[in-house]
This record gives sequence, C-alpha cells and structure tokens, in this order.
Amino acid sequence: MEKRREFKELPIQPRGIYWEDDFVDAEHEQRLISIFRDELKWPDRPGRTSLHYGYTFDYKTFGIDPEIPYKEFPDWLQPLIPTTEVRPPDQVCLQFYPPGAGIPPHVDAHGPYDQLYALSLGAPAIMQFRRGDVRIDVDLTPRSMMQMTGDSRLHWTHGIKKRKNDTMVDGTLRPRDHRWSITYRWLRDGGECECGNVEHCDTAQRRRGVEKEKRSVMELAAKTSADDASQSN
Ligand SMILES: O=C(O)CCC(=O)C(=O)O
Ligand SMILES: [Fe+2]
Repeated sequence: MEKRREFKELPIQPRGIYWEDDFVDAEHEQRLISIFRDELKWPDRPGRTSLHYGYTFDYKTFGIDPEIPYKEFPDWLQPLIPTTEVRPPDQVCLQFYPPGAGIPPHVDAHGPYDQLYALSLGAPAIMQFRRGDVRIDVDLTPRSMMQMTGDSRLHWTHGIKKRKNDTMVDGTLRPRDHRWSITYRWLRDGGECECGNVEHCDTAQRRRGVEKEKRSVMELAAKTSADDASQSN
C-alpha cells in the first residue's frame, strides 16, 4: 500500500517550507547511494557535480536548455517523484556534494519554474535561508523531502556553505560527509510570477527593463561574493 504523504509546514521563518521526514527508508537510501556511487557516470571535476533528468537545467538562463532532448526518468528515480503535484516534474537534478562542497545562496528562477522540491540523501548539511540580514539555518537531514513555497521560495535565498563542518545550535561541530540531493522543478504552467520582488525575481527584473545578460551577470556576481564571504566560516 502506498504510504500516505505527510508534508507539514515548518513552524519557522521563512514561511512556506513544507517537510516530510523519511520520504524513503534507510534501506532504500542505501540502495540509492550504491546506484549513485557505482552505476552513474558523474562529471569528472572537484566540488559539487550534477546529473539531469527530464529537461536539462540551463546554467546560463537558469531555465531549461531547449537544445538538450528530454531524458526519461531512470527506474530508480520513479519512486522518488513527489506525487503531491498534478503531474511529474519537468526537470530533476541529482547533485553530489563531496565533504566541504556547497551551493551559493540563490533563489531558483521564478520565471521558468513554479513548484520546487528537494530530497536529501547521505550525510546531513545545514542549509541557510537569508533575507536581508536575517539568516536561518535548516538542517537537511537525510531521507527528508522539502518543498519550498511562498516566502521561502520567492523572497529568501537558500544556500549551503562551502565548509568541512557545520556548527550546530549547541556549538558542536558536525563534520560534512558525502551528500546527494535531488531537486525537482515544475515549469510554470502559463502566467507569470507576480511577486514583484525586483531583487530576486527574474520576471520583475525583466519588467523593470533589467536585461537578461545583466541579470545573470548580476546574479553570478552576487553569488560569487556571497560564496567568497562564506569561505571564511
Ligand atoms: O542540495 C540541495 O538540497 C538543494 C540544492 C538547490 O538549492 C538547488 O539545486 O537549487
Ligand atoms: Fe535551489
């Protein structure tokens, strides 16, 4: 019998983070990790690496790459697809984080994408949400599925610092280890993002006349400086 999905909103700022512990059980997680380690061909480079399924994420436009044909979801991915949306995701990104790797603070593009989920596997890592000076740490525990909606999706950035240890609330250090995540994105089904946040929304920026080239360069510059700043932590 299919397990009933139980997403609950985390009672924290930013609002709109929906969470389900144990989206997969520990044995299933181990089988997945064996596949990730032994059967998949990863890009040969240090740091965080990614594999794409469905449409391919385009790091230039932050949307999908129209040149790359759709890739069917492999068998191991099928049972990991959230069933809480009316259709399967359009873009799925499996990422590997070796110890010390991170992802710069960012907002997943509002223009191309609507719903956004992420599943964590392997070692835990702290994700930091930021809005202005406010920083909130969320522990991405293995086997948990997170959905970002509302404020957490639109108005706060999220990132994982590049560092070998995370500092826990009690001050202890927790070493990073091999972590995998699966990010699921749904293309917007008609209509545009109306959030109006010129700092974080590519649609609001386009309407204000900020050119596409400039937007991605601006975003990259912001990411790079934020990431550099986080190296010292
Ligand atoms: O690794 C994660 O859990 C999230 C990654 C992420 O933010 C993204 O792929 O946009
Ligand atoms: Fe993201």
